[in-house]
Amino acid sequence: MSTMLEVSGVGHRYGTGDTAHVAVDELSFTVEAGQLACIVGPSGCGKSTLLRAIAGLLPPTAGTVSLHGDRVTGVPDDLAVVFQDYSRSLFPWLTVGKNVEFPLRWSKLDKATRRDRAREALSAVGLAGVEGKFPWQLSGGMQQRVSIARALASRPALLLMDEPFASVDAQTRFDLEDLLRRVQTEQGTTVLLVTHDIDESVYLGDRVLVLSKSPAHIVADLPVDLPAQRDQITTRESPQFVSLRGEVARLLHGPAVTAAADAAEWEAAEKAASSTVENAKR
Ligand SMILES: Nc1ncnc2c1ncn2[C@@H]1O[C@H](COP(=O)(O)OP(=O)(O)OP(=O)(O)O)[C@@H](O)[C@H]1O
Repeated sequence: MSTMLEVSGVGHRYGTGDTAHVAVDELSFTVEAGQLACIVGPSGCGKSTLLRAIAGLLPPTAGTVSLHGDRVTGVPDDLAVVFQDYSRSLFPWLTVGKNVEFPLRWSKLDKATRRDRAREALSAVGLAGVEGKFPWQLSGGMQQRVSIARALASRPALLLMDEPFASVDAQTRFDLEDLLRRVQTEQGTTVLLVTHDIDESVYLGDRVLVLSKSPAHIVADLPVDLPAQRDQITTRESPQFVSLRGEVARLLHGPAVTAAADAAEWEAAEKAASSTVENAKR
């Protein structure tokens, strides 16, 4: 495997002087080509800041980012980003087909190839035949699929996803998680996905990077030793999944958690897990 992404000593401080706020501590990690790595961390710890620095949207105040060995100094051509808010990332005045083709306008591909690429990408996310519709004629889950198709159409070296399934209902979220794992495996795409959802990070990831509270630093880098073929019911019920989820939860909540708080938290986590499995069964 070759290294696709190298994050080296990246830190970010907003502002200067007394009012400066350190959002991200100096952190380093790599993502190998074809890997799906998840970043999980508490709210406000600096996940989006880190993703923006990796995407070249924000110059970090410390460290460097390299994509396939090239230093990132602006948004790389072969990088795609999927954000949480699909309703603001699709153009309502363009058809679904034109939305997906949009980023390809800057490629050297001719018109017919661009149209074929868009059709292929839509078919990969289960939306064959909706090219002529407008985004507002589709459900929220379908719109997020269009955003994923648009990101995949350019065959990015790296796909960054910032809480991509946080704005859809539970059942759609499971469908989109499965869709992402299937398409990522089929196309060998390298993915770095940020979430605050512990279960999602374990279910989706080949690996989970756990971040601390703000300013973010890496608390743990855990390999996910679950079978590649995952299932919303049996995987989430498996002992490996439950054990990994517990490990990530303990890392996120830190050693200061008291035994009583731990017990209460476990009870809540168990309730959440069983409702998750119930949702998946529906
Ligand atoms: N443009 C900005 N100027 C000043 N501070 C900012 C700016 N953007 C973010 N911050 C601060 O930096 C910290 C990290 O923010 P960031 O959005 O990266 O966290 P996050 O982990 O993605 O949060 P969430 O999980 O709630 O989306 C927060 O304290 C936030 O208030």
